[in-house]
Amino acid sequence: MSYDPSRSTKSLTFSPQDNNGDTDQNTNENRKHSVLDEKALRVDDTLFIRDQRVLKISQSYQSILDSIGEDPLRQGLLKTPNRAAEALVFFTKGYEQSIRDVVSDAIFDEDCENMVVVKEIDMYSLCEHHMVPFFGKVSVGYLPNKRVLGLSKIARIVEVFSRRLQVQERLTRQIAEAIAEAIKPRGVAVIVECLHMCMIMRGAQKVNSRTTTSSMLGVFREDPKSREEFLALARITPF
Ligand SMILES: Nc1nc2c(ncn2[C@@H]2O[C@H](COP(=O)(O)OP(=O)(O)OP(=O)(O)O)[C@@H](O)[C@H]2O)c(=O)[nH]1
Ligand SMILES: [Zn+2]
Repeated sequence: MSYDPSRSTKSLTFSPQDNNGDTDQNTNENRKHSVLDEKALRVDDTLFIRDQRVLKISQSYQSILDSIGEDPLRQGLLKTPNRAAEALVFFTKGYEQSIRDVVSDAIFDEDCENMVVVKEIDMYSLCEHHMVPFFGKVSVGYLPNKRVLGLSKIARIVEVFSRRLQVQERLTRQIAEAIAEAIKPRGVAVIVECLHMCMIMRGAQKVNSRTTTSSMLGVFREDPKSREEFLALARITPF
């Protein structure tokens, strides 16, 4: 059974009021934009705007230090609010990027029908519930339909969506949908395996639990053989 890109495009759209590109409410008929049309959500187009952003976050961290009973003026902490602000801006730099910018011109006409698999792409994100890191590996496969995507762009797409506040399920789906929309392949498969620090350092405190999520589109959803081939090729090395 072939993969109908027009069907997939519909499932790739999302509500403009949802600033993380989430499609959790798939019944929402008001969705207007595709993943490729999504604009960067944070535009630091001048150094001044960026500095203002860092300053604002830094002031918040100063208040946090005070609230946890620390002395923000002690020598070791003097630069901490600024460092922490810079780190948070980096951890969320996916808001500054759009998929269209990232993919740019790296879509190539190619008469390749065989499966392409890029496995074990490192990813680091922040869970949106606790703003605590979760991290792991992403493996991506697709079956081309006369077009292939520059390999590094797959890693860059992972970076755009993971450097935001996320839940693992949405991250997995967004990666699959972005690739589907960019090159309209016959199918896309994504597997993400992560450790969630919010389950390890606090809360349930389950040190060894890992979470695996998958998103199968097109042929991978419909054809068990393609799915099995992908799973065999993408077998993730335990970490
Ligand atoms: N589905 C999903 N849940 C996540 C993810 N990251 C964190 N969570 C969960 O988000 C949930 C938030 O639940 P709450 O009960 O509101 O928060 P909490 O009291 O801090 O929960 P505990 O972590 O159980 O202490 C927790 O169950 C987390 O494990 C994710 O990527 N996907
Ligand atoms: Zn969490």
